[in-house]
Amino acid sequence: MSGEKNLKVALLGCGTVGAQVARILLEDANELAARSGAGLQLIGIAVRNLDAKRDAALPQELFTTDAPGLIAQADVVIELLGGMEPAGEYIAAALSKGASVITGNKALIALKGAELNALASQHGAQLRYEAAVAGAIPILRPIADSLAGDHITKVMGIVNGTTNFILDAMDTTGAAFDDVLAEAQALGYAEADPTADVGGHDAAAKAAILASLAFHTTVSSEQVSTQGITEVTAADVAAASAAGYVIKLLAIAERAEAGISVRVYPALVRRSHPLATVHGAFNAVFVEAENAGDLMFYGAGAGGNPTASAVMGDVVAVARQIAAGAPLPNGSVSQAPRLLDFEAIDTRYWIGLSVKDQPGVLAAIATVFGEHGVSIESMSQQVDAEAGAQLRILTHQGTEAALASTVEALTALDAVHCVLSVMRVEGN
Ligand SMILES: NC(=O)c1ccc[n+]([C@@H]2O[C@H](COP(=O)([O-])OP(=O)(O)OC[C@H]3O[C@@H](n4cnc5c(N)ncnc54)[C@H](O)[C@@H]3O)[C@@H](O)[C@H]2O)c1
Ligand SMILES: N[C@@H](CCO)C(=O)O
Ligand code: NA
Repeated sequence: MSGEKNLKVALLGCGTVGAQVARILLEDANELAARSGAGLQLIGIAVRNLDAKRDAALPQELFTTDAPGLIAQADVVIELLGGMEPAGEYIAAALSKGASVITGNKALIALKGAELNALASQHGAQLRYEAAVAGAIPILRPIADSLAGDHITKVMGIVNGTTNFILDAMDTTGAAFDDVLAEAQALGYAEADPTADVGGHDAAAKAAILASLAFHTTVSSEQVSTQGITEVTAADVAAASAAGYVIKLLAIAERAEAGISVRVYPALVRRSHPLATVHGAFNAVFVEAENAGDLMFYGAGAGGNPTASAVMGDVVAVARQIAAGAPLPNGSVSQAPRLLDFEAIDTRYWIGLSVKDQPGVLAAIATVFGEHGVSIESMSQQVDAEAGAQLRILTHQGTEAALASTVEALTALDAVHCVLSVMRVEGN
């Protein structure tokens, strides 16, 4: 490496992902230097507790509790602490002094990405976060670079492994949500507090990041219409399956004439759709672009090694640019987002109703749909001794506003006991 630049790398955090990043930086130092055109010298690892039990292969002298001190000496900072603060403050400090930053922190980027990207541009630094969306899957760089000459029209992803594991297990075993969640926790997929996963918030952060890059704008996680999977029942899953569909939690970013829509909800996907084949805790992102057509990216969305792979790809990309002294691209954010109101979003719906099993019921229900301008594609009825009569109605395309008023009117019907579920249908 004589004559080549030597970059000082600071690692913040030595948890699931950080420990693997440290291992790769040390084990593959020569190869990484050759690929980067610059040496990558790990100068320290910021941790909370110096005495915690760690991989013996990581030299003890690298550990420090002084994160700000480490950042002050670094050319490249890898933030793998998670959470909003102090991660945000540390990233801002690094960028402000011209150090480039790699992070896997989707929650932070989805809220503060615009601010931090601006700070990076202002100080000639780079900010990369491939690990933040769909773990190991290369998705942000394909969207930002490979498809930079195309127009992306829709991104639809299974970007949360925990919820895909739960929905997949419900689909294959017929089990109830609560039982599968307990299994996911026992297997270590779901957090002890799984709210961000099952509530859809983790997917919403990823949706915001995907939408921002796909549509050259800035969408924050607060602007994503979000619904999780806690209300999905075994009966919904079984009825969807009988109709040829599987239920998946989707993060969707879509561009229409009037604006863009970014949303997360459990949706029915036809079994023949590529996203229906994503099982267990795997992730996949389906991208539709005007010229490329349909693309799908698939792989491990989480885990120490897979996520470290995405982090290291960003580290090498950053190092190459620094080594080449190449001017840094200032990103492609150009427009403020024209976000559509949720009410204006157009999709197909699947509505489950518990109804009276008597003459005239179907006619009364069909009338309500007709009065609200929502066209029915198909309807199926199941009657059993315990649950009574249940109807599942699939509609043609309609707006959320029309759906909401239809559901309200259905609830008021004498023939309807209750609305069991309302879900969207996505994909062709
Ligand atoms: N684990 C995954 O599969 C995965 C996948 C994609 C992205 N990510 C993201 O990567 C980041 C790291 O995730 P992880 O799974 O490694 O988390 P983790 O909880 O295993 O590790 C974080 C580590 O940082 C330490 N830490 C927290 N605050 C600190 C502070 N102020 N100073 C020093 N140390 C501190 C914690 O003690 C812990 O050891 C998160 O932003 C996460 O969202 C993780
Ligand atoms: N909790 C996340 C981790 C990866 O971001 C998941 O289940 O996919
Ligand atoms: Na990724």
